[in-house]
Amino acid sequence: MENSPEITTDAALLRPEGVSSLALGQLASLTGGQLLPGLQGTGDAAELRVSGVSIDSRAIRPGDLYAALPGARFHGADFADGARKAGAVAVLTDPDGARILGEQAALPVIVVEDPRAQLGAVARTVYGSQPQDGTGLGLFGVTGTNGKTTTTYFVNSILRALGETTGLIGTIEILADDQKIPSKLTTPEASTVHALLAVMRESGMTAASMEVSSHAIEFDRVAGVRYDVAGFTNLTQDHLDLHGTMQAYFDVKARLFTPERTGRAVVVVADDDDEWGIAMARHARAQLGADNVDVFAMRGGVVADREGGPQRRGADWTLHSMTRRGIGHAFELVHRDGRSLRVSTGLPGEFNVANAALATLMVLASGVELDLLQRVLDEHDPLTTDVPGRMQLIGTEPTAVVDFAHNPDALARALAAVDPPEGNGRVILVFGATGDRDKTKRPLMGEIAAREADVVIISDDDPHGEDPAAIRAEVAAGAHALIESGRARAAEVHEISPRAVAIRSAVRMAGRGDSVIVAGRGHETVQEIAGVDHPLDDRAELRAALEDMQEGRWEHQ
Ligand SMILES: CC(=O)N[C@H]1[C@@H](OP(=O)(O)OP(=O)(O)OC[C@H]2O[C@@H](n3ccc(=O)[nH]c3=O)[C@H](O)[C@@H]2O)O[C@H](CO)[C@@H](O)[C@@H]1O[C@H](C)C(=O)N[C@@H](C)C(=O)N[C@H](CCC(=O)O)C(=O)O
Ligand SMILES: Nc1ncnc2c1ncn2[C@@H]1O[C@H](COP(=O)(O)OP(=O)(O)OP(=O)(O)O)[C@@H](O)[C@H]1O
Repeated sequence: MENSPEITTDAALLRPEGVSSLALGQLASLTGGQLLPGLQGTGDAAELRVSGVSIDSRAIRPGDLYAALPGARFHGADFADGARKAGAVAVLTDPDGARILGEQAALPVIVVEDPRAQLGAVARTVYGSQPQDGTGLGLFGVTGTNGKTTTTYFVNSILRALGETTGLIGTIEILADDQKIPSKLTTPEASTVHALLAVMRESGMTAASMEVSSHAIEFDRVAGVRYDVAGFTNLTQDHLDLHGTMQAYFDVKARLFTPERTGRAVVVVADDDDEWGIAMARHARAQLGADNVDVFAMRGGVVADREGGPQRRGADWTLHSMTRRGIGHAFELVHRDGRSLRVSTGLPGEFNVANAALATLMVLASGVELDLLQRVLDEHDPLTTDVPGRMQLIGTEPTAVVDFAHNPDALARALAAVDPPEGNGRVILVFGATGDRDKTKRPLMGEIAAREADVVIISDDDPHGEDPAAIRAEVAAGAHALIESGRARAAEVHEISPRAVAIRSAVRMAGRGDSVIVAGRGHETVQEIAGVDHPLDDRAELRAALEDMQEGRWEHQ
């Protein structure tokens, strides 16, 4: 997949060929909005038709409706003139936007209280993205703090092995069969999501898997989308800058597991203490009916509704006979009723066992026969697919891995996954924290680094608008505090910037039996510092440093 052709266009510019153009009068009824004709005559305005929709004036195609949304920095209404020049037929906006546009607006305006919430229904109707006649794509959605990208790649890989032609929408890229479309967000805006689903269907795709971020649910990016199967990976600390509390973060994710959004669900529960996993399992069973939910417990399997009631039952699937297979694992999934599946994944870390189990059970939940699924798992090994920048093995002596862990839980698990067996080597970590994002996780990540690694090298992630040295200091404070408490594994904490130098230093420090892990940036190829993108690919830097070491350009320890 790495070498597939890339469609250079932005996903927001894609439009399906077959659209159901809608008259503004119909749109006003669909959205419950008020149609203001602006400079257009009243009668004429209601008859005008739109054949597309965009929330970005820079992505308008002739015939589009421009949804002018309030943003953190601007109001989209400020860009209505640009949208008109690009060919927009009308504007959908809120009362503030209508005030900005004024009574003499050059384009007709439909005013609704919350245009973002209407966007999904409008795009779904115009693009016919999910027709009711059974010709739509089989659609899989994955949410959770960590593991969304990996799980969607796994689902995609199993579906392909089953002979489906697939699409994928996520953080790394959007894939339409073998074609790549650059991805800016984990989950694109609703107008783009619906256009993509329609384009994929027109291009002959039969199934698609997509990541559903909490931002996407909060900002209605998946409004109007209904999944066949939705999957939940886990919930741990992240994005508290947006959600405020873990409960609020949970509540947003839980909105995916309702009849409006999905037909079936698969929920991972780590163990009997996994408060959020258990809560999601109970929520999904209550919302969708227990028979439409598969709860998979990695360990334990209680999960029963502690207050009793109709949803009272344990985990549906549990994990058995897990063994190491290369750097990955082989294991068995066993259902309460005795059915079982043998699964293996080549990706390291027990968390990838959870991701692989989730993907397998999501495909099973979509209606694939168990025997067929087992045959495909045995013959094609689909869960050994590469996932760019996710536990990606770059070298073996020392073990050298690039990973995307950028929150406390992921970092702890990634470090455990690269710990050399039987204490025969050290773990050397390079990482940093992102600027302008959840600051509370910085000292926590420093603490985890000092607890789980032998050598901690704190460097820079994307500082965005913040002072990189100040971010490093906040991370380092967590590491030093743990060392002072006497509970740390790390003996050394270094602050090294720029990141490429930090990576070289890590390789220079490593012996053959050690593990070097560069965490936090995964597949990313640019580092944003004060608004300027600088080329930086952890995988290329790590590979180059290892080559220099192997070719004897450095003295190896
Ligand atoms: C915090 C957040 O989600 N911000 C999103 C928000 O930006 P904003 O409120 O700042 O928008 P704005 O710049 O004020 O502009 C207002 C409106 O004017 C429009 N505009 C603006 C300029 C212009 O020339 N023409 C134009 O039409 C914009 O499209 C927008 O609709 O609306 C924009 C347009 O939809 C999004 O691109 C932007 O996502 C930014 C890029 C972002 O970084 N989002 C991240 C936090 C995000 O959503 N991440 C999650 C994944 C998280 C994870 O799991 O790790 C994701 O799903 O990707
Ligand atoms: N099930 C999991 N539990 C905990 N950590 C995980 C899990 N799966 C992956 N990780 C860790 O989280 C990192 C990100 O994984 P992945 O990209 O699959 O998740 P994501 O949910 O898509 O993340 P993001 O939304 O930030 O892109 C991985 O590089 C790995 O360190």
